[in-house]
Amino acid sequence: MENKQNGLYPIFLKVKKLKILIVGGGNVALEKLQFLLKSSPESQVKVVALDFKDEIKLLSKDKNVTLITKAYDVSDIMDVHLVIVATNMECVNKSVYFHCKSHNILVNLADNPSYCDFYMGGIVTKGNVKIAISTNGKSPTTAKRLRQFFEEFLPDEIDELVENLNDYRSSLKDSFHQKVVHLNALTKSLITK
Ligand SMILES: C[C@@]1(CC(=O)O)C2=NC(=C\c3[nH]c(c(CCC(=O)O)c3CC(=O)O)Cc3[nH]c(c(CC(=O)O)c3CCC(=O)O)/C=C3\N/C(=C\2)[C@@H](CCC(=O)O)[C@]3(C)CC(=O)O)/[C@H]1CCC(=O)O
Ligand SMILES: NC(=O)c1ccc[n+]([C@@H]2O[C@H](COP(=O)([O-])OP(=O)(O)OC[C@H]3O[C@@H](n4cnc5c(N)ncnc54)[C@H](O)[C@@H]3O)[C@@H](O)[C@H]2O)c1
Repeated sequence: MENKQNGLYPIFLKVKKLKILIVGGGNVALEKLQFLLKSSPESQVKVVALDFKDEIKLLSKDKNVTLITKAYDVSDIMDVHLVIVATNMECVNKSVYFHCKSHNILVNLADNPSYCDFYMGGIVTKGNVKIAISTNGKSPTTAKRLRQFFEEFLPDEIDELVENLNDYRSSLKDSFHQKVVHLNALTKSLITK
């Protein structure tokens, strides 16, 4: 029987240290850029397109976003780690995909799940805490609704808890094993009803 569980493995990228390329400057590129910057305002992004929506031009003003007005060619992927593709030309999108594959660069064709090495997720951030949500590409709308649900219902105090536990963790002089026992005992009530 086919395993219906979501088998994707989430990782939390330090996008301040990585270079991301977005190909395309229209509606879809804007949505991907907006959500990327909402979660990770210090992302380093290069956007290559023939033209750009005004909102993308605005975002490039105070963020680490560089706009390059040109048709995509393979040289654009040479200095980047991750690529998001969102032009309205399917043949361009697919050639970016195959260039990335041949250079071992992770690539996402925003409107084409079978041409994605990774998906963008719904993301909730409360201070140091971040939750990423995926529906395995099945329902982006559900990912959005779950994001909104957790944004509203996850208390802001969760960050205070994390900060306090971090201070306490640093103050413990016990062995590693004793620290684990201490911290688990202290936080047990968080998951018991
Ligand atoms: C989560 C989020 C993050 C982000 O964008 O950064 C995200 N899509 C969001 C919204 C959204 N996108 C679409 C709608 C319209 C309603 C609908 O179609 O459901 C809405 C909802 C709305 O706008 O209300 C259209 C759409 N999206 C994809 C397809 C193609 C297809 O499914 O075949 C089509 C149809 C195009 C067509 O009709 O042709 C594909 C993908 N979209 C993903 C992510 C990846 C899977 C994530 C997962 O595993 O769940 C994946 C696979 C690839 C990728 O893009 O990475 C962001 C919410 C952020 C937030 O609010 O927090
Ligand atoms: N807008 C949506 O919400 C939506 C929903 C579902 C699917 N789609 C599909 O996603 C794709 C993109 O949609 P959109 O609304 O963002 O399109 P758009 O027309 O707003 O933008 C297309 C962008 O691609 C760029 N582009 C075209 N050829 C290029 C090239 N050779 N090199 C670099 N950039 C190039 C253009 O300059 C433009 O910035 C389309 O195929 C569309 O059918 C869009």
